[in-house]
Amino acid sequence: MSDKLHPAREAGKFSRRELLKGAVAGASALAIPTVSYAHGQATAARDPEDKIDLSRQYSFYGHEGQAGISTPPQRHIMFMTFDLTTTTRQNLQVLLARWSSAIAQLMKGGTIGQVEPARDSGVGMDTGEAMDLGPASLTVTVGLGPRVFTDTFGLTQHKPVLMRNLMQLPSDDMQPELTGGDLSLQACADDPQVAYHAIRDLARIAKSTGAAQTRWTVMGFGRASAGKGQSTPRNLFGFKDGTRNITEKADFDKYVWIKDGGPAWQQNGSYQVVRKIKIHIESWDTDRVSDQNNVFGRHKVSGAPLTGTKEFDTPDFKKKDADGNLIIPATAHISLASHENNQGIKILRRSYNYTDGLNNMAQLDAGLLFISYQKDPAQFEALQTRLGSSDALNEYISHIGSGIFFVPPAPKEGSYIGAEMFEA
Ligand SMILES: C=CC1=C(C)c2cc3[nH]c(cc4nc(cc5[nH]c(cc1n2)c(C)c5CCC(=O)O)C(CCC(=O)O)=C4C)c(C)c3C=C
Ligand SMILES: [Fe+2]
Repeated sequence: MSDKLHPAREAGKFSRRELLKGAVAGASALAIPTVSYAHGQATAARDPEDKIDLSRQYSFYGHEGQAGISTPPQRHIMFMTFDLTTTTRQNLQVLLARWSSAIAQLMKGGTIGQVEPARDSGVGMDTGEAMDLGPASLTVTVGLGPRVFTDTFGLTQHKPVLMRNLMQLPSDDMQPELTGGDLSLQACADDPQVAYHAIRDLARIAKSTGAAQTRWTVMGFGRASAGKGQSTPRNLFGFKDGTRNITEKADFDKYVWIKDGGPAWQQNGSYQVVRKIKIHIESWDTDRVSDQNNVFGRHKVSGAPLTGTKEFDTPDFKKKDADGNLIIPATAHISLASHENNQGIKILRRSYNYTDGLNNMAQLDAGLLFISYQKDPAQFEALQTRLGSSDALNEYISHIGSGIFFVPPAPKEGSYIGAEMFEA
C-alpha cells in the first residue's frame, strides 16, 4: 500500500458517515458478520458478583495454602523469577523473612517503608507508585525453585518429595533466558500498577540483601481462567478459558494441596508450573472460525462444547456425526486435556494473557502465561505430554519459557515463608 495519503484525507475531508461506511465495507470484505451469530450463540451476561472492588484485600497469613492460588483470579499479573546470588543459608533466610513482612504490608494496601525520607540524603524504602491505589485484591505468592533445596544452603533434607526439574516435553522450544529460577513471585491485582509496584519493591529488597537477582518476568492482563463465582474470561484466541477449571474445595484437596506425605510444614503447599506460551497470533487470525472451533473442541462465542449448546454442557468425547466422525475431534485441545481422557487427572489453571509488543518482523508478539498448581508436577507432565504431541493447537503456539516451584503454605501471623526449614 502506498504511503501517500488519499487526497481527501490529506485535506482532512472524510466525513464521519464515509468513515463508518468504509469500516462496514471492510468488515464484509473480511466476511465478518456484523450483527447475527451462527449457532444462536449469545454471549453470557457478566456475573453480577464478578465485580472489581479496589478496596478489597486479602491476608498474607493464615490461609490453608498461600493466597493467589485458590483466590479468585484478579485482572492483572506481574510474574518474576530470581536467581540466588548468595551461597549462605542465612542470607536466603533473611530474604524470605523480609519478603514475607513486606508482602503482608503490600497486601493491606500499605507501603513498605518511607516514600519520602526526612533526611535529605535518604533513599525511599518504598518507591511510592502504588500510594492511593488501594489494596486492589493484591496477592503475592512465593515459590521456591529446585536449587533452594541443595547442600549450598544446607536444605537438602527439606526438599519436597516430588520436587525436581520438569522433564523434557514434546512441545518444548525453550529460550534459556525465559527458563528456570530459584525463587518465583506471582503478584496478582485488579490494578496493574499495584502488581507492578509489589514486584518492583520486592526485587529491590532482593538486591539490597545481596541474596538474589532478577531472572525473567512476564506482565499479564485479562485473567485467562475463571475462579468460583466469576464469569469465564477469554484468552487472546478469543475463546472462553477456564470453563472446566477447579473451583470446589473437594477438588482443591484432591488435586492441588499437598495433604499427605512429607513433613508437616509442607502440608497445604503446592507445585507451581509456569510456561510462557507464545501465540502465532497473525496466523490464527487468518484461520476459519469453524477450524478454530475444532482446534479447541468448543464454540468460540458461547464456549459450548461442539457436542452441546451451552457453555457448561458436559462434552461428549465419543459422540459421532452422521458420517461416523467424532464431533469433538480426537486432536481437539479439550479432548486431549480432559480428565475423562487422562485417568481422572486435573490441575488448577491460573493463567494470564501477555503481550511483548511487536517482534522483529513487526508482528504482534503475544501469548499466554500459563500457570498451573498441582500436588504433583507429574499431573502437568502427563497432560502436556499428550498435548505436546497431538494437540491441534500446536500449530499456533510455542512453549518458550518454563519454571517449576514449590509453594509452601501460608505462614502463621508473625512468621515467614519456609521458616520451618531453617529451624530444624
Ligand atoms: C498441560 C496443561 C495445559 C496447557 C499447557 C494448556 C494450554 C492452553 N490452553 C488454552 C486454552 C484452553 N484450554 C482449555 C481447557 C483445558 N486446558 C487444559 C490444560 C492445558 N492447557 C485443561 C486441563 C483443560 C480442561 C479440559 C476439559 O476438562 O475439558 C480451554 C477450554 C475451556 C476450559 O475448560 O477452560 C481453552 C479455551 C490455551 C490458549 C493454551 C496455551 C496457549
Ligand atoms: Fe488449555
